[in-house]
Amino acid sequence: MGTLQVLKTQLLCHLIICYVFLVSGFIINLLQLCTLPLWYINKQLARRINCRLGYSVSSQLVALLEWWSGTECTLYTDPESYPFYGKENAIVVLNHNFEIDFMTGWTFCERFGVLGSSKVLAKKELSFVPVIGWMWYFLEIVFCKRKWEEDRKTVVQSLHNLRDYPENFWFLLHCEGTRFTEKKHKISMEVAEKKGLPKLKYHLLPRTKGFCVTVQNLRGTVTAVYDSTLNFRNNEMPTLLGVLNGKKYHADLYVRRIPLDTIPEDESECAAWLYKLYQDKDEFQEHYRQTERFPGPITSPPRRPWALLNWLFWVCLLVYPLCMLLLQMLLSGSTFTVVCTFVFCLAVSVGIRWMIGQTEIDKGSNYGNKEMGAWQRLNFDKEYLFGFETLVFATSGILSMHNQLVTLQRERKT
Ligand SMILES: CCCCC/C=C\C/C=C\CCCCCCCC(=O)SCCNC(=O)CCNC(=O)[C@H](O)C(C)(C)COP(=O)(O)OP(=O)(O)OC[C@H]1O[C@@H](n2cnc3c(N)ncnc32)[C@H](O)[C@@H]1OP(=O)(O)O
Ligand SMILES: CCCCCCCCCCCCCCCCCC(=O)OC[C@@H](O)COP(=O)(O)O
Repeated sequence: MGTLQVLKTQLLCHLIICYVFLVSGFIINLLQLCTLPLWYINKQLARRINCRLGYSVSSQLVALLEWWSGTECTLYTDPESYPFYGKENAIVVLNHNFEIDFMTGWTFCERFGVLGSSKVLAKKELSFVPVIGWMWYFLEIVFCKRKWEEDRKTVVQSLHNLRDYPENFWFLLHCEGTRFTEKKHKISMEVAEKKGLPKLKYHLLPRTKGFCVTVQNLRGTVTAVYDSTLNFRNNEMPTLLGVLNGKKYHADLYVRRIPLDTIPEDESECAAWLYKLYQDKDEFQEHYRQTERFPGPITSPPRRPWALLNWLFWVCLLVYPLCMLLLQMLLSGSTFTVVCTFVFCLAVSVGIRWMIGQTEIDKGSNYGNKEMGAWQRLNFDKEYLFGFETLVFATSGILSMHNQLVTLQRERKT
């Protein structure tokens, strides 16, 4: 292992990287907050400024992947589709198997110049993640609770807002709705069987509502669907901690450009179209498993220097004041100050570890672990309600028995 590679595994380096990410992120969140009054004066300008500010945060994770870990990203696509990438609005349908698939997706966005404006249908929980989740409010990311009865209205409204977006954007949809685990796969294949659909080997059964509503509401705004299938070489399951430790991975992405006007308008036909798309995606994964490559020629875009330059800018701006502050505290000789500094650093490290945990599959949600349609969900809520009622009932029973005993004892004494 070379010196540089050893350096990349050092905790101190990780702390510095995380410090730069957090502090720059909070500064950008603050600047985004300052653009609020501008929304009322010049909305399109406010949106453009927020795209640049968002870029400054997400490109740090791209720089970490491209320049720190040196991960290579290869694109398999038809050369005739290539000139459209980054020049039009598109819906990206991507498999959801990897902890760093969001970073790989962002890397391709960066290479085609749409990183700042990239959008996603994301679970609501992510909106609470400091820096990234807060930044997403200003980037008009569409959030869902994954409870369609509650989501329908907000999702449609958020999609409507994107109709006059001033920059080209890619709207990412992980139609599987959650990350792949063996258990979720087994359950979703039971659902597939009940629906009379063929089984998938590498994907969960897609949820069709989000896709259909996106196609419906972005027709006329978006010109194509990019069917994207991602895999990593050597059966690797990359992690954010691996990337932080400087581990190099090799991502392969297969993209097919499908003009939006070839997708059926009718909801049930659109759902059937999506099921068929996932059967095709499954075949591409099988091809990859057998041959270690996707079909079609490689036309990879080169990495650009901007993400690295942005990162170096923040490092130069923030590391020097940190060193001065730490030096002053250590020289102050006050045990209290040193202990406070230590506790503060520890708290920040725990916070960062929690954020990294958001990307980890084994800390993922239970969504898809249970087969739930609207009716089952109602029963599921009822289960909770009954459970709560039972608890209240039992507690009040115990309390009243206790009261009776106390009164009985008092009566005996008197
Ligand atoms: C090319 C490079 C990439 C470019 C990248 C571009 C941009 C990058 C931008 C940002 C990067 C950051 C990335 C962050 C990623 C974060 C991603 C997420 O948060 S994923 C989770 C949230 N998103 C989704 O869930 C989207 C997909 N889901 C849907 O569309 C859903 O329909 C829904 C809208 C969320 C609503 O879900 P809900 O569960 O409430 O309802 P459904 O109607 O879908 O479900 C009931 C339906 O499903 C059947 N069912 C039941 N159990 C299962 C099961 N286990 N598996 C499959 N299906 C199941 C049930 O029978 C019902 O069927 P039916 O529809 O016939 O009634
Ligand atoms: C330079 C960078 C330094 C890095 C320091 C650490 C930064 C930490 C960054 C945290 C980023 C948080 C963004 C999380 C995006 C994760 C997207 C994701 O994959 O979400 C999962 C959901 O789709 C489905 O959830 P599940 O139902 O599977 O559960």
